[in-house]
Amino acid sequence: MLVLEDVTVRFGARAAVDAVSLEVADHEIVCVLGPSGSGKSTLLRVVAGLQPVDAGRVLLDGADQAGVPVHRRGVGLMFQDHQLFPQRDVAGNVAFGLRVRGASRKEQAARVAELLDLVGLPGAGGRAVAALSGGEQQRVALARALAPGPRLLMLDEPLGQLDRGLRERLVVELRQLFGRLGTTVLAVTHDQGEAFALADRVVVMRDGRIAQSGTPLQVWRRPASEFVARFLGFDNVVAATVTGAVADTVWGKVPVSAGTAQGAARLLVRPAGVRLGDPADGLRCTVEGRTFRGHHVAVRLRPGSGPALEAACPLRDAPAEGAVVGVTFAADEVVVLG
Ligand SMILES: Nc1ncnc2c1ncn2[C@@H]1O[C@H](COP(=O)(O)OP(=O)(O)OP(=O)(O)O)[C@@H](O)[C@H]1O
Repeated sequence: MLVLEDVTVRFGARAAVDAVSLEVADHEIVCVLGPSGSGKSTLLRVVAGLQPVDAGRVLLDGADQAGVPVHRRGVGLMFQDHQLFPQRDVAGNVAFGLRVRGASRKEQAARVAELLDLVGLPGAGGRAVAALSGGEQQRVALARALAPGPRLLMLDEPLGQLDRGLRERLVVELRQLFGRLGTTVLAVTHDQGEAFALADRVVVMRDGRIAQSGTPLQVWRRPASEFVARFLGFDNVVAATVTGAVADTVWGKVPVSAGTAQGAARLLVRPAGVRLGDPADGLRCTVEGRTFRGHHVAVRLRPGSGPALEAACPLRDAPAEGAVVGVTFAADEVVVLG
């Protein structure tokens, strides 16, 4: 469906997008994730035709899009500040793309009703957009983007301005809706929770390049680099020397899975693999703090030497602040980073 071949966009001397190659298959939901300034929005603007490229090609269904203007690309856009037309009612907003394409009034009305049903706002066509809640406005913006039946829907921080609870609900609804409609989606977000909940595949960007691409599970289980690991919020990273199935670190010996590359490496221990026990066993640590995270407690540990560690503990087992514990590591939660 969408193919980017070695796309580069420069602003002055700096490449905002640096030789990026990416494919999005029909019906696939791809989320581009990365810190501020990593080039996500620029990438989206390139696909939309809002940003010329300095090198490389963009193909949609095999056709090179060089010189094809935005309105002829057949892509739907929903941007962060969703810019609804305040002077039009909900129906007027949703019908916008249909009107531009010259659909009859009857066609427009039928399609608007269908779309409002789809996004969970049945019968809202006559309402003023200013009178809608943030979540409702977001749904109207989505209905507007979907109305002309775009072959590719592009979302830029689609839920960026909503509060967390609403975002978590909407993201599940969006995924179900796209699945039902078979919509192909390229979305951009800096919120990893949103990306992981929405996407079939996540693409992590860093400084205009792709740092990792894979299913949410692959990226979560096996971050490709220290950058990706830290971006995902994993901070238990340490230098190591691997010999056989053991890594020597400043935290002591950490088991690694058989077949791990030997020699110097950076090691990630996911918090679930940091086991707390009797202070006599393993690495002696003091509990520095605890943060409740719903179904578990993130326990911050200070070892005698080396960086702090985080452990994920069930609520009832979490040790008190100031307690001294012995830490051991579970090999299946240890990742050798590239
Ligand atoms: N029109 C422009 N002129 C000059 N520099 C630009 C322009 N647009 C983007 N940039 C620069 O290109 C880089 C990538 O920007 P981009 O907006 O694509 O990043 P982003 O990952 O979407 O960031 P954010 O999450 O903050 O929106 C940044 O360094 C930005 O300052």
